[in-house]
Amino acid sequence: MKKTPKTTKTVKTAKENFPEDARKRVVVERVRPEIDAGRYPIKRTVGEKVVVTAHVFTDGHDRITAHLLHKAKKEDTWMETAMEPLGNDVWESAFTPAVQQPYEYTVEAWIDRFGSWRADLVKRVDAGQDVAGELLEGAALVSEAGRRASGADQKALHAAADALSSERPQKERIAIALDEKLADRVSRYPDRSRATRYDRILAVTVDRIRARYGAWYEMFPRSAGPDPNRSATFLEAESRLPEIAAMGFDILYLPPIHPIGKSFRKGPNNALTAGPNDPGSPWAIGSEAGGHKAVDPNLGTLDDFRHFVEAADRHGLEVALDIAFQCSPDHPYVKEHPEWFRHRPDGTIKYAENPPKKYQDIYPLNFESDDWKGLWTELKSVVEFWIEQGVKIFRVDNPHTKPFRFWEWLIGEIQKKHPETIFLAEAFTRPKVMYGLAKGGFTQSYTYFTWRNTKQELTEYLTELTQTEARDFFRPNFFANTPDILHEYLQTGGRPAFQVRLALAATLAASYGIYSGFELCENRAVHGTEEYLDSEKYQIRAWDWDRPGNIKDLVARVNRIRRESPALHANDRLRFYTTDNDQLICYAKTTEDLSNIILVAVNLDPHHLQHGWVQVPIDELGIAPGEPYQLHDLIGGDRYLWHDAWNYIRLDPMVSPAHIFRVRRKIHSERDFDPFT
Ligand SMILES: O=P(O)(O)O[C@H]1O[C@H](CO)[C@@H](O[C@H]2O[C@H](CO)[C@@H](O)[C@H](O)[C@H]2O)[C@H](O)[C@H]1O
Repeated sequence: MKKTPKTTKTVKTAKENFPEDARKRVVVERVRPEIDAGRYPIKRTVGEKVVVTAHVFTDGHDRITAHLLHKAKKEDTWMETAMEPLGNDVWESAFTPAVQQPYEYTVEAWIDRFGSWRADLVKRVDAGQDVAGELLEGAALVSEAGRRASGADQKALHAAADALSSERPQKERIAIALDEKLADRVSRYPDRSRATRYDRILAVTVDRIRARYGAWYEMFPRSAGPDPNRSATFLEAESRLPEIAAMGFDILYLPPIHPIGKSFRKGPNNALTAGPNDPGSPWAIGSEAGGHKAVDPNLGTLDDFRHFVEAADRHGLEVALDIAFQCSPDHPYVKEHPEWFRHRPDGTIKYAENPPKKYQDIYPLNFESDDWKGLWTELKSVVEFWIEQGVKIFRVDNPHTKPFRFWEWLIGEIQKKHPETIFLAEAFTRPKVMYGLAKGGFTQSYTYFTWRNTKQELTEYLTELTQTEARDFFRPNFFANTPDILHEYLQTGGRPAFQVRLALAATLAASYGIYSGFELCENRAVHGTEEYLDSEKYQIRAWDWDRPGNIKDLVARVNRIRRESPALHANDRLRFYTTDNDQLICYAKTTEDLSNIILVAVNLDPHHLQHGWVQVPIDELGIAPGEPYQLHDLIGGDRYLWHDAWNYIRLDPMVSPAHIFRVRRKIHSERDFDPFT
């Protein structure tokens, strides 16, 4: 007879270096979106979904339950949603921030012991095996869940556990074990004592909707009057508001409105000397009349500015101001805070530059000065000052020539108190630097759009912006022109070139803008440059806003299409379609539920008619092969009935170089096609 040992040997473990989470068998990794290992928040607007994926797996064949956890940062309790397996151990779920405040999310997963047991039971039952032992195991699991439950659930779980371990016929007990209601009840009381929580809590900046979508119009208020020999005032500029509003813009952006320095003032066309009546560049901020918190007396008073902001608001326009942290030599800071500037050995201050551009009329600030805290605090107070005047949107000049840390601090501090504030980064520089600014807090960013003109350039660039991780932190704002950039395409392409670039900017990006004069197709440049001839940057202009050849009606129409088309209010569902002609670009944007489908086709050649075939991936749009669908051109009004994937397009730039189609599905036969509805 075998001897049974009286005692079991205890293995000495005290000196072993065991991991703390040794019995957490589930691995949670690659939670996305995640920016730089969670160093920076992703960006969303109120009501915009955050779709989260994670790689979640365990050893063996046990089933897993994974939950997405999210909450407003200031709350203590996580909200949970079950993640769904997409296959290949990738899991997904989503949440939608409802309030404009910072949110957080992470993922937690654990072994689904009851689910694993149940799946195994099904296999054994299907194979006709005896499952008496399994039913006892199941009873134990259900009973454990009962101990974690309370109230009616507790009672029901204990009753089920008793039934599973009872003497009732196995068939009956199997039916109880596999009852969906039991599975559902048990799943509400899982054993999470060994759950694995992703090792990072990830952050979401939640902005107001205007941060995602809006049409910008830039204008120099001093050129809003009838006389090129004197500055227009804010009061006169108010007369422009109805027309700008009628064109359908949402945001009215003004270059700096502060007193302009006299020293080293620039003259027309960037001349290094100015005549006595030349107004100077608005970016040369500061004179004896004041600095960044003052209004240029030629434009009026602070009260006049506030009046302008209120008048704009009545027209549905939100005023955005320029923040340019630099000083004319006449700025009060230069005398009052010489320590905020970097002095050369001879005592002079070197002027600012953004190579290869030279800005001989301004001094840069020294963000590393010994009194950097004083300087940073003062600059923050500049933003706060204009917020007090009713401004909530700032276009920030040349942010890439100031430290990243400064912007992260400034934007963070301002948005803590004023979460509605929007900062647009005007940085035209290296991609990583532009992305770095966006990660650090800039709400939106200028882009390379003005220099992307061919089908390949546009497709590659937009794919990068909308299909890579950049889409989670970099919100592009497609300005079609700026006072610094009149691209050769616009200089030489005539009116169709303006129509093309308008259609592209306004439909490719949810936020886009034009600088005034675009609607007039103003295309005269300083020879061999992208600078406007007689630029408003250096002189006052008086414009004929009704001049022949203008495209104001088209601008208004396109902005109306944007407003009425939810598909154009976001960028992430942009898809390019194949065309057999490189001068024809075609793409679509859709809402998630496909209730709004906008298909855009543009002839990129402003000089010649182009035609060709476009392939519409009808399956992605929920259209069956052969099923007719209607294309309603929201620009020209025409309607077409297409039946299949490949379709013919013909665009004459002299008529209209672009179609912006609304696609209507579920037209069951040609008889249903009413070209007039
Ligand atoms: O450097 P960027 O290309 O980003 O241009 C922005 O900043 C410039 C400096 O503020 C600004 O330049 C204009 O103002 C300067 C200062 O008065 C002046 O010397 C430049 O000639 C004039 O173009 C530019 O307009 C702005 O968009």
